[in-house]
Amino acid sequence: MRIKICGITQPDQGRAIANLGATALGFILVPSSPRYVKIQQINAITAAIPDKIDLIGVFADEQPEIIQQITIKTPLTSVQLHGRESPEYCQKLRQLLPDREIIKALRIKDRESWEKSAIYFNSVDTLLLDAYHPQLLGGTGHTLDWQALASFSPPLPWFLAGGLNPDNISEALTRLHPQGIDVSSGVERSPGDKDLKKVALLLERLQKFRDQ
Ligand SMILES: O=C(O)c1ccccc1NCC(=O)[C@H](O)[C@H](O)COP(=O)(O)O
Repeated sequence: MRIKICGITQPDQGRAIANLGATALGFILVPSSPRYVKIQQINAITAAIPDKIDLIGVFADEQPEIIQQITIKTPLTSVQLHGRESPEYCQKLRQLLPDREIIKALRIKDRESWEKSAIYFNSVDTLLLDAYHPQLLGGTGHTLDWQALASFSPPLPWFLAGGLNPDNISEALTRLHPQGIDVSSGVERSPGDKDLKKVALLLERLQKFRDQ
C-alpha cells in the first residue's frame, strides 16, 4: 500500500517521515495554502531523502507549462492536480510530462461526484478521492462517506484522502481497499508542522494493511 504524507514544509520532518516508512511525500504548490512551499524549499527537503520515495507536487488549476518548469527544477516524481482540471488538461500535461505520474484529485460531495471520475480513466495514472469543502481545496480534515464509497472500484489505482488520522485509519481500511492513503492535517500540530509521534502511530496502525 502507498502511504503519502502531504503538506511537508520542513527538511528534518520530511527526512524523519521517510525514515518512518512513508512511501510518498506531498508538497503543496498552491500559493493560497498555509502549507505552500517554494521550489527552493522542496529541493532543500528532498536533498536528504531516500531515492525510492515518491515526491508528489500538488497543484490547483496551474498552467501546464509552469508545472513542467517546476518538475525540471525539482525531483518531483508525480504531479497531483487538485483543482478543476479537465480530462483534456490532464492529457496535455501527460504529453508535457511523459515520465511523471499524473494523479487527479476529486473532491467528493456526493455519489454523483465519484461516478464522474470515469471521465478521467483514460487521462491520468491514478485517482485521489478527497473531501469536499466549500472554501478549502484540501487539507480540510473532513472525512468522506466511506459507506457510500464501498462500491467504488475504478480500473486504475486510487488514494483515499480526507480527514484520515491514527484513530480512524483502521476503520477506513476495513471498509475500503484503496491502493494508497493520503494524510495531512490528521498528523499535524498546525498546518505544515507535522507531529512525528502521530505519524509513527499512523504507520504502526497501518502495518497490518501494508501488503494490500
Ligand atoms: O493541504 C493543503 O493545504 C492543500 C491546499 C490546496 C490544495 C490541496 C491541498 N492538499 C491536498 C492533499 O493532498 C491533502 O493531503 C488532502 O487534502 C488530505 O488532507 P487532510 O484531510 O488534512 O488529511
